[in-house]
Amino acid sequence: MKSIAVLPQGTVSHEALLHLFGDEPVRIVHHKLISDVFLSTAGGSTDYSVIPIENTIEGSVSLHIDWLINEVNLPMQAEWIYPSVQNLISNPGELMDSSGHKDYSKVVKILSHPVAMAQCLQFVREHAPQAELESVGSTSEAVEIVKNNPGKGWAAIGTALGASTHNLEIVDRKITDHHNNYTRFVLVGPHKLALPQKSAGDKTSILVTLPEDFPGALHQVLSAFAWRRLNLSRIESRPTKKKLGTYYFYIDVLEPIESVLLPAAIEEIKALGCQVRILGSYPTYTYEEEKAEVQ
Ligand SMILES: O=C(O)C(=O)C[C@]1(C(=O)O)C=C[C@@H](O)C=C1
Repeated sequence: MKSIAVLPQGTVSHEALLHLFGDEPVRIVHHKLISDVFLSTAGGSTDYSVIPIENTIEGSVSLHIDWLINEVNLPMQAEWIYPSVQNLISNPGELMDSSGHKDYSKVVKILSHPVAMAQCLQFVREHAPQAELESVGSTSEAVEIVKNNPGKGWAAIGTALGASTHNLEIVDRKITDHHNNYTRFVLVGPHKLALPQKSAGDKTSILVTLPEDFPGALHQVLSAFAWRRLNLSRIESRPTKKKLGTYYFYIDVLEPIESVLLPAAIEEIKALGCQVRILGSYPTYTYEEEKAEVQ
């Protein structure tokens, strides 16, 4: 049975993992912090880690991408998309007035994961602008802290699974500022993975470091893909963290590494003097609404 490291029970990551594996039994190992999720697989305690890397509203989850690039050497083995449905959660009855209506003026503090918080900022500004905002390691940790602090007017932004895990009340459902709110997850680990569902196609993620003082280098890198008609779905610069103003380019190509043209493009890019690291070549899975559980 595969063992998989993921953020705590009731997080979006946990829901996404359950969705990806469906009926296949897996051993789930929860960790409070994403760094421990990474380190669990890097240290050999688990086969794979579940890592959120991009969100519709917030864009790239920079911390996680930087961990993938700088802190571990774990190839990406699968990518899938899962909706981030966030809710306002409190201890039962705590945000109600004496006639049982919601009273947002009672909210003193709202806790959540910073990415989930950013997805609901308009809701917070509109309903509880007075609330202090506090970032924690996951949405589920936020729910747990609220549970352990009853009577203080604290609320969490988190999933329905998080609320039921900790027996708390959902005060407001689906509070993200845009309803089409999805997160892109990757499964990272040393071994290839075979999943029963049909993939939407393969992707290869590469990291390119440009040579210094080479005007037009990025243009030439992109040309190596363009004239071969290799489709890119993402290009993003991340700081190398070694010297101010120096960057890696993180590039997703919609082709498997075994395709005829991609290795040739990579060789051409290397010949320009760039360093190239393959972060993974893996199947991608789209989210099928009708197969998902209703939240
Ligand atoms: O805190 C959680 O519930 C997580 O799974 C983490 C995380 C993230 O790191 O981006 C995952 C997806 C959500 O959109 C918000 C937070």
